[in-house]
Amino acid sequence: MTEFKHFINGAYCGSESGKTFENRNPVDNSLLGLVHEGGKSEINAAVAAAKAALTGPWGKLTQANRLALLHKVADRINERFEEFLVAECLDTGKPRSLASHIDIPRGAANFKTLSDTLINEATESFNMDTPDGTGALNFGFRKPKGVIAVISPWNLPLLLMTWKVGPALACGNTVVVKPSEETPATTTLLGEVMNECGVPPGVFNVVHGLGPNSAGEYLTQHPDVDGITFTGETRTGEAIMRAASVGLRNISLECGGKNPAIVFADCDMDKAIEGTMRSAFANCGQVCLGTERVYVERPIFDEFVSRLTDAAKELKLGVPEEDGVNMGPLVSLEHKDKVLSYYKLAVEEGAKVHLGGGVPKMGGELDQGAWVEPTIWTGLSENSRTVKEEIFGPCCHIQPFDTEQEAIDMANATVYGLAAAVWTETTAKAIRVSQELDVGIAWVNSWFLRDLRTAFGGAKQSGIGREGGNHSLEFYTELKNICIKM
Ligand SMILES: NC(=O)c1ccc[n+]([C@@H]2O[C@H](COP(=O)([O-])OP(=O)(O)OC[C@H]3O[C@@H](n4cnc5c(N)ncnc54)[C@H](O)[C@@H]3O)[C@@H](O)[C@H]2O)c1
Ligand SMILES: O=C/C=C/C=C(\O)C(=O)O
Repeated sequence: MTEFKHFINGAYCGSESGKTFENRNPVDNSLLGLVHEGGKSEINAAVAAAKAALTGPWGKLTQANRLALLHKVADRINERFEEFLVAECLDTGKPRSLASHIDIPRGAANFKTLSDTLINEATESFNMDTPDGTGALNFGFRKPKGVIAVISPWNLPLLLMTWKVGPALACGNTVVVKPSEETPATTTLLGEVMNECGVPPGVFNVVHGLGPNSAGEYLTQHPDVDGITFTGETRTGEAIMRAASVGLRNISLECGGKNPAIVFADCDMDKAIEGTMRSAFANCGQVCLGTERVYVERPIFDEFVSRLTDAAKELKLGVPEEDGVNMGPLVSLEHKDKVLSYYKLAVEEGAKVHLGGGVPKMGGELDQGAWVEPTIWTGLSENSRTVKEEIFGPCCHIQPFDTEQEAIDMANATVYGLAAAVWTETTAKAIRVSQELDVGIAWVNSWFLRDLRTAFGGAKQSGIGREGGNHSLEFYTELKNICIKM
């Protein structure tokens, strides 16, 4: 039986308590292995190792050598690409075609992305007058923040974990990662890569476990954790914010969304359909940036609904390794129940179902898996729960609009504010509308097009803070001012 162990101070270990939980393959609910559940003693050991490593060989590395080491980690992930790919697909059920283009390459790239920024970033400097006329010089100096807790979700496990670990380490911090209980595999494998590359023990630590009353909560409450970076649900973000308030630790929160797409009549319809197909259905709809609300200008509403429905009918559901498959199962049976409860609710709330709404017949063992149908609705009120709440499944509701302002108002009428997509061939309108939307990221005529130097994060209840490029530097370093009297 495969065991997923903690990685603490450069070595794999089980839990003192002997407690484990199951890791299952969502394709057919078969058992993949047992995950060790970390408790206080594992969290204490990991945080102590991370703290000690700050002043060990890691802390003494020059910036150039540190960045070179992280480039080596990226290269090693690419050398072991197939192992990471298989592990990610087993944990999540996502198609190989998707994970091989997004999850694993980005997992590697995240260890390189901050290098150029760090080398080229200037710190501020101010000359000042003093009463005695000699003057003084102020200059900024950045130090690593210290021990960073990284709490990551299950939808893009390697990508979202390394998106934080790469920049945290690039800035000279050490990390303790608590990956999602649903997807322990690739984070565990990364420990081997760290050792192979000669990253000193204690720099990268992993403790598995659950959230409340388990490793997640113990990690965020640990007083020697200097900063917490989190991706996951908004309610979990609130719990983490409460934990971080004790001792005033810094937080970076990337949380949920109910992202709109606005499709204007002057869009390039082929592009809008292709983009919305990806934004609504990629990764079985389990992308925080994904579109669950589509607003379409009335003259093209019927055509858009019918073309999106036809395109979604062509989605090929299947196991990760099957050729041509572009949709897998949801991550777990528990999540399947949640998504299906919204499929039922949508009908109760009066939706017209254009496609899906249920469970597909996959056949054989696969019928034990977490499969749901891609689903398209129209006809719901903007106040319905289906339109208001994050579902995180392969589904969207399409609503017509008549004026630009009406579309903006409906798009903004949500507690969330992560991302939006605007589809129009009129540049001025694209700029105007993107500026009006209360979101952290607005894409025009595209979706999930990522330049890793740009700000990434959410407005309103979708998060606090920004990461990416200089913004990661802000979060993962402590900027101090040094004032020198002449
Ligand atoms: N904004 C973004 O960048 C982004 C990206 C991906 C996913 N998400 C969001 O993540 C959610 C899906 O992921 P999920 O279900 O894994 O999220 P989740 O909040 O349930 O879990 C995320 C992580 O937090 C841990 N956790 C749970 N309770 C905790 C607690 N009290 N203290 C400490 N840790 C705790 C979990 O064990 C897991 O590792 C969706 O809401 C999605 O929108 C956001
Ligand atoms: O599911 C959410 C996707 C988030 C993507 C990123 O954090 C990224 O591209 O860096």
